[in-house]
Formats: sequence, structure tokens, C-alpha cells
Amino acid sequence: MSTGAGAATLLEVSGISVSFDGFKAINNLSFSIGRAELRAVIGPNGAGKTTFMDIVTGKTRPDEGSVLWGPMSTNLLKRNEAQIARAGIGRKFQKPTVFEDQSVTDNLMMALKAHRAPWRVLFWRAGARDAARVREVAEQVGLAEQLPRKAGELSHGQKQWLEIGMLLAQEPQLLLVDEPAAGMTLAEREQTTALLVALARDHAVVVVEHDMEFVRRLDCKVTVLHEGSVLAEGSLDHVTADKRVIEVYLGR
Ligand SMILES: Nc1ncnc2c1ncn2[C@@H]1O[C@H](COP(=O)(O)OP(=O)(O)OP(=O)(O)O)[C@@H](O)[C@H]1O
Repeated sequence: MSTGAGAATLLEVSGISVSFDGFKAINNLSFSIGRAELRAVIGPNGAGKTTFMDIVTGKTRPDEGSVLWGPMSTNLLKRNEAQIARAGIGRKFQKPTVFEDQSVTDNLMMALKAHRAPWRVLFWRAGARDAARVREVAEQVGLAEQLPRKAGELSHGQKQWLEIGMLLAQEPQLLLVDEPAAGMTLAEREQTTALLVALARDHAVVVVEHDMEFVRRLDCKVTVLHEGSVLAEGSLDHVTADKRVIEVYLGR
């Protein structure tokens, strides 16, 4: 059996468990994702979705198991949160945390700057290359027209896209995105689906989502978590036909 992450696999999580005061929030969970793959992670409240992401990003340490990253199978459990972010794992929380008083351009510039190693930030000046990169990211997330506007004037959906843009400025290989469609209008949700699908052409993208309709539109492999473990995995049709999944969602 291979212990490495392998060529096509970007992240390989094996047999992780973590307990809080004796309660097993994550229980022997294994998960892997490829370099260019979109994955939806679903599961009822308390299934362990947030804790799983906390472990991948280094916020929480598992009691057992391994988290391997990239072609060299780097052991992420030996890295701190900042090192893991720099290694290429970006996380977007549900609530947008953009700087409302700053322009879209400045928000993206700050994200570029934050990505630099601390000693380089000391000598940092926004140059032509950074300006080009900001424009490129804004186009990617559909905000090119909004660059001069204050982030506080954007719609809820646009703020979410700006935050995805701020993640992209940090050039992650894996994006962990928590409930991106929450509170969005139908048109914004459709644009968000298109954005995530496009990003997954050259990134690994994990979307934690409660909204099944949104998951259906993502049209990707789904991992169902329950009581800290993977309950089912496969297409949405496959997992929603699984008796145990139906029981977990409807049987209470
Ligand atoms: N720091 C902590 N201390 C104690 N218990 C915790 C802690 N973090 C999480 N838990 C518990 O672990 C379980 C898993 O929580 P988690 O937040 O990961 O679930 P979730 O799937 O993200 O749920 P939701 O969909 O409601 O956000 C829950 O029962 C939660 O109460």
C-alpha cells in the first residue's frame, strides 16, 4: 500500500481522529482530492465539516492519522497555520471579511501583499506586475468593472467573490470554501457555480455546502460526513440513494 499522496492526488488525509473533552468530533476520517478537482462536502449539523477543515488548515491538531500534501507527500501535521497557507491551502469562511472602506483594488492588493514572506513585505511597493495580477484576479471572479468601488458598496454576492479573489491572490492550489452560496440571489448563485467549476480546472476546490440544489448544480463528486466519518462518497444521485444517507438526513 502506498503511503504517499501520489502524482494525481494533492491532499491525502488518512485515518484522522480528534476528540474534544472525550467527544470524538472526527472519527477515523480519510479523504483525498486531486489537483484539479471540485468536491462538495455535505453532512448534517455537527457532522465534523468545520473540524475537518480546521485540521487541514492546521488550526486543530488531530490525535491520530496523517495529512499529506503535494508530490513530496509533505506532512502537514508538522506545519503551523501560516506555513500551511503558504504551502498553498486557502480557506474562505462563510462570512465575508473584506475591508469595507477600501476599494476592490486595494483589498486585492492587500491580499497579494499578505502572501509575501514577512521580510519581503518590508520592501514591498505595488508595481506594474501586481496591478496586472489584481486585474487578472478581478476578471477571474467577475469584478473587473468594480475595481475602483469601495468593497462596502458591493452586493453580498460580490463581496463573496471578492473574498474568493483575495484567496486567489495568494495562489493556493487547494481552496476550502464554506457555504459560498448562502444568502445569495439566484443569479449570484449561478455565477458562483460557474466560478467554482472554472476554478476547479486548475485548482482543487472543496465546497462545504448545506444547499442540495447548489450541490446538484456543481455536478461533482460528493463526500457525505456523519459523526466525524465519511458515510458515503460518489455522485449526488449515488449518495442520496444510499439508505444510510437518507436515514441521517430524514430519519430524525
Ligand atoms: N472546540 C470544540 N470543543 C468541543 N466540541 C467541539 C469543538 N469543535 C467542534 N466540536 C463538536 O464537534 C462536533 C463537530 O462539529 P463541526 O463544527 O465540525 O460540525 P459541522 O459539520 O461543521 O457542523 P455545522 O454544519 O453545524 O457547521 C460538534 O458536535 C461540535 O459540537
